[in-house]
Amino acid sequence: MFFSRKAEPVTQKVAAILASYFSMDVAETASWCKATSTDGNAEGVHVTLPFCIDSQLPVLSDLVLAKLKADSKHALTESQLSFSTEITSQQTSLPPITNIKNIIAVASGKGGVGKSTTSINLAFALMKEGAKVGILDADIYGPSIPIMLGNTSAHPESEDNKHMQPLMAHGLVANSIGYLVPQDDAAVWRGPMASRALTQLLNETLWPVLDYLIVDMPPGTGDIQLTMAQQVPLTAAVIVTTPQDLALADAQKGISMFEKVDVPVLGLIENMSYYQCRACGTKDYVFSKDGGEALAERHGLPLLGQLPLDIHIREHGDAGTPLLISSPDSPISASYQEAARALSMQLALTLSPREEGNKHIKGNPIGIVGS
Ligand SMILES: Nc1ncnc2c1ncn2[C@@H]1O[C@H](COP(=O)(O)OP(=O)(O)OP(=O)(O)O)[C@@H](O)[C@H]1O
Repeated sequence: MFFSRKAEPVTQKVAAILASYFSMDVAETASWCKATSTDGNAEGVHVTLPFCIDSQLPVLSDLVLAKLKADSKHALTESQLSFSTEITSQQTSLPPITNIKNIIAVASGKGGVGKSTTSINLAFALMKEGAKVGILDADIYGPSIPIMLGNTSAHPESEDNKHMQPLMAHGLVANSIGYLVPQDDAAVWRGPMASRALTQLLNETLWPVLDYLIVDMPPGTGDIQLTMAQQVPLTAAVIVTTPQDLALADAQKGISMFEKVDVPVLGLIENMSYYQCRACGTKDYVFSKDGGEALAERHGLPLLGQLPLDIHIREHGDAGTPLLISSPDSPISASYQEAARALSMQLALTLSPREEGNKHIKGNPIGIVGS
């Protein structure tokens, strides 16, 4: 291969700065950095990141430029340094679904800990960080995604009576059993019917190209959840828990369930970690303190985020405009984005890329309903 003599050192310099910033080996960050040149002479550096951190790019760019400036031989101007994101499709044991790079299960051992609320806000947070995201409501017995997206009366359209166009709400692509059958019908389904419904939803939806499909799993760790986890080509799972012992014991079962089916757990998200008084700012640890952190530590997993018990999270979820949509610049939205960045990085940096690459990415189908 032919390298420009001038280009190599500056890309290496940028790779070294990135390696130190992300606490990684320079050999890994070097593959992200390419010299940009028009006539064979290096004119700048383009960095392709394998995870989505759009909100941090201005800070990262300033840091790289400042460090390069300190070394005048390698100084770059702002226009000579650019960033983009290319999410890779990671390995799964089951064959992938057309157009979906990574499927992430959001699960909880215990019901009512805020799994669906976390799923939807994480999905929007990943979008805000630059990823293409969809959500699949696998909570067959209690689908809440249509309520949280404010489109309970919507139905996916089908041109051939075999495949569905997913719904689109606030830019997020979605499908749910809640759009297809009345709640009371699904509530009496037995296990095999429920997991068949999930695989149908997954396989018969015309998903556009997605970096991440978030799957809001049904609560619990019983046979139904286990079968679902086995039937879906999950890339990884995230466990949502509240900090009290009861929920943690169930979260532990959730971790074991995914271990049993060889689905890597990316980390934990602790929901309702504390309540902060609006008048005096005091934090009350309503459901105990640091339980998520202790569980994460015990399993050698990262704690991807801690979200407070907050009235706005509930109100906006119930109103069909999740917090990330209604108050995108609030501190709680920033916490969801931090968790989304941690999740994206954890997925890109700890798992292996799919051996067959992106053969299953075929391109966007046309006309998503309700966009
Ligand atoms: N951090 C939070 N602060 C305030 N309310 C919250 C928070 N997280 C979730 N809630 C509320 O708690 C209720 C249960 O949340 P959600 O439906 O997300 O839980 P779940 O774990 O998915 O429940 P299920 O087990 O029934 O599927 C909802 O009313 C939601 O708005």
